[in-house]
Amino acid sequence: MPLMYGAQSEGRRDDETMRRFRHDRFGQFIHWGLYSIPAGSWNGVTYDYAAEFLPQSAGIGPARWAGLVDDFAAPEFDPEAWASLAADLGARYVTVTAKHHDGFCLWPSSLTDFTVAATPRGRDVIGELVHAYTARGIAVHLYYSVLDWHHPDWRYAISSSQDEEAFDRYLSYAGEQLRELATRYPNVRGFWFDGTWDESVKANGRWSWEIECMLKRLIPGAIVNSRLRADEHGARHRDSNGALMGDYFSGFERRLPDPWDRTVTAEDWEACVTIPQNSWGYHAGAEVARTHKHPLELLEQLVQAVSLGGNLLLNFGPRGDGSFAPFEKDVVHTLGAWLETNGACIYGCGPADGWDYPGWGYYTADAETGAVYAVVTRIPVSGAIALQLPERTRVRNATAVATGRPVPFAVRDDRTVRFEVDRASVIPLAFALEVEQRDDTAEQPEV
Ligand SMILES: C[C@@H]1N[C@@H](c2cn(-c3ccccc3)nn2)[C@H](O)[C@@H]1O
Repeated sequence: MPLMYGAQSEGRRDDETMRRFRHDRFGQFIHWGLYSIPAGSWNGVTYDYAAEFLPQSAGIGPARWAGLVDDFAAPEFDPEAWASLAADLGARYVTVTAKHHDGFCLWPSSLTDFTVAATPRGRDVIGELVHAYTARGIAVHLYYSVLDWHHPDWRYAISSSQDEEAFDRYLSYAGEQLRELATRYPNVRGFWFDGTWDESVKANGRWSWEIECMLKRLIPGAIVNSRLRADEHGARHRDSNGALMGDYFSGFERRLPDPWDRTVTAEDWEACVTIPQNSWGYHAGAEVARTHKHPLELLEQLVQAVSLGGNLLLNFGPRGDGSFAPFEKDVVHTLGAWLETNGACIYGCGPADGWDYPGWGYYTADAETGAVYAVVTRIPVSGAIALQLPERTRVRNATAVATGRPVPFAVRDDRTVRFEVDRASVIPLAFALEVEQRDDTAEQPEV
């Protein structure tokens, strides 16, 4: 069907900025704001829901919530230390909450007083972070919530002409804030939109189309996630013709596609995940209750995402003072150390065509060289794994990615080889496979 405000382009973007985003594969999400101060508790009551939802969980009105501005002193906020942590993690880009659902702006926006400018130290958090990350060669994407609990003209739905006039004012405000962000921070690489599921936003597909156009006009090559977009019929992420809007699919939140679901390899996509079960902002309870995921669970999610042609955006929620909790530093050290020696099977990689999900781990392939990697994340008690080969494929040799040492394997039949793996390993084992195509015509038996 003809659309005015559907997908702005067909197929994958193949420009340098998008190729870099695809090559990066691994990003760090940062959720930091006023919600990081109460960290899930209010007036002595702890709410088990996501810490950044505390205003809703505890019924705190915008005026009382705004009282936290005076407490946002962030004595431990050190942008260079944050950038070093991202580098240590092995993240190639960072997505930072410029404005979350509570409407508080981590940059001194001229459009509202509800910003860091009103805090005791008045630091331009976004500006300092963009500088620090960029100086470390880490690309920056800015998270912006269209949903805004603080702004008086926000509406969940439009049920009167007054609602429509108010929400139009809100969309103008949000549009000017986004213009301001793209103008103040022109070297950010992308924008990550959230809070766009309500009827009011879905009814304004043209606005979302105009925002995408504006951002890409102000920052040529800017990358925008599909979650911003609706078309004129209210279809989100993919327009009414099924074409992906924005530059990559961003519907995987706290979930990944099934490991065998090769359909997702048709598009660029990114999954965002948390370390605790369900809090994006720092939740003091998560630190105590040990409900957060083991670092190696998160590493497996990264390998799984890459095996299916996606990126993983792993969330960290700094504490209200600007420091990181020990359980998050553990994740940094575990994933960073593994990527230091095994990153070849992640960065610049994607799906290995013809290599089906094996169960014991994932196959990835270098998008440029075609080199195939077998990453064992579930080491079998037998100490042996079988690789089912694509048709007419032979493994010439195999090396351990971490050490470069050759790895012995046995050819079981013309479609299967068998590897011995170190049953004592407590981290995933990555193997680089040198494969070649077999010319079976000469060997084809008469039937
Ligand atoms: C990226 C993540 N998206 C935000 C979010 C998630 N949700 C939500 C709300 C109801 C059900 C499921 C998810 N609402 N807002 C989270 O606060 C975080 O920013």
